[in-house]
Amino acid sequence: MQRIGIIGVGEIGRAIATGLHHEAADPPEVALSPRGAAAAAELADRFPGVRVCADNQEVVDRSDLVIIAVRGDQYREALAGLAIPAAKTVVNVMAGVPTEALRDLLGTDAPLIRAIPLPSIAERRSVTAVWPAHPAVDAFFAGLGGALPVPDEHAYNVLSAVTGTLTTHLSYLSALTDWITSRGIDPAPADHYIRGVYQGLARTLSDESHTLPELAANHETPRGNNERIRTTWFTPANARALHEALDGLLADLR
Ligand SMILES: NC(=O)C1=CN([C@@H]2O[C@H](COP(=O)(O)OP(=O)(O)OC[C@H]3O[C@@H](n4cnc5c(N)ncnc54)[C@H](OP(=O)(O)O)[C@@H]3O)[C@@H](O)[C@H]2O)C=CC1
Repeated sequence: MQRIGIIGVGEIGRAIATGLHHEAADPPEVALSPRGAAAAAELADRFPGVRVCADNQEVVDRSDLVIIAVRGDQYREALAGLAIPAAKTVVNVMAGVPTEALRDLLGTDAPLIRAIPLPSIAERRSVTAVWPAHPAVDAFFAGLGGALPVPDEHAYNVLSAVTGTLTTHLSYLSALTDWITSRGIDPAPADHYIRGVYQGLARTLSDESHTLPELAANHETPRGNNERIRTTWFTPANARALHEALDGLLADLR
């Protein structure tokens, strides 16, 4: 699809617009909603083919694929009264806004597809869960790092829940840095060291010929330091607590 509309130019809307232009030989036309004016204007300045529209209806009118990326507490106001013809395709990236609620509000026959793009989409590195599968939407996200269509809403919510662990992961790294500084090392080298160690580790994840347990085993010397911390801190009880927190989140997702 060569005409993309984005309603809601905040963190994720901006990341999608940026990703569409990341090392792109032939980027699509992008129509942006006017709210979040500074971010929209900056994108329009940076990238040819990006235009800031007068209102959200103009975004719809100028697009084939319309991405809704406002927050869950903003979508009713943002979308009320919009006319979306059946020939358009709507991508709902809003966490916690189910298809039924969106269909009721929009009263459209257009396909409504849910998706979970991640901020790394700005560099075309987001593997984006999509439900239901849709050829054009799958192809759209495939070009931005990867599409993972899932068979049903339950599977979609399971993946949505697990994306709720990203800031926990970063906070874990921050806690490691805090520990280093608590032992008398300056914050700057502590921060630099932790980033370096875990950036290197993250690169090993691209090797999909090994399972995650195999990658862990490859990094671990029997009776060595990694084994010691894994078995004394990341205990079965700790893993269980993580799973329980995810179960609780999943039960609340719609
Ligand atoms: N951030 C992330 O990593 C991810 C977010 N999401 C989902 O994406 C959605 C947006 O999240 P995020 O980008 O973080 O939130 P932000 O608050 O950064 O962005 C929301 C944007 O929507 C704009 N907006 C508000 N009302 C309207 C309106 N009536 N018309 C047009 N635009 C409007 C806001 O403008 P203003 O600033 O003027 O209020 C703001 O720019 C959420 O539903 C979230 O669940 C999904 C995947 C990942």
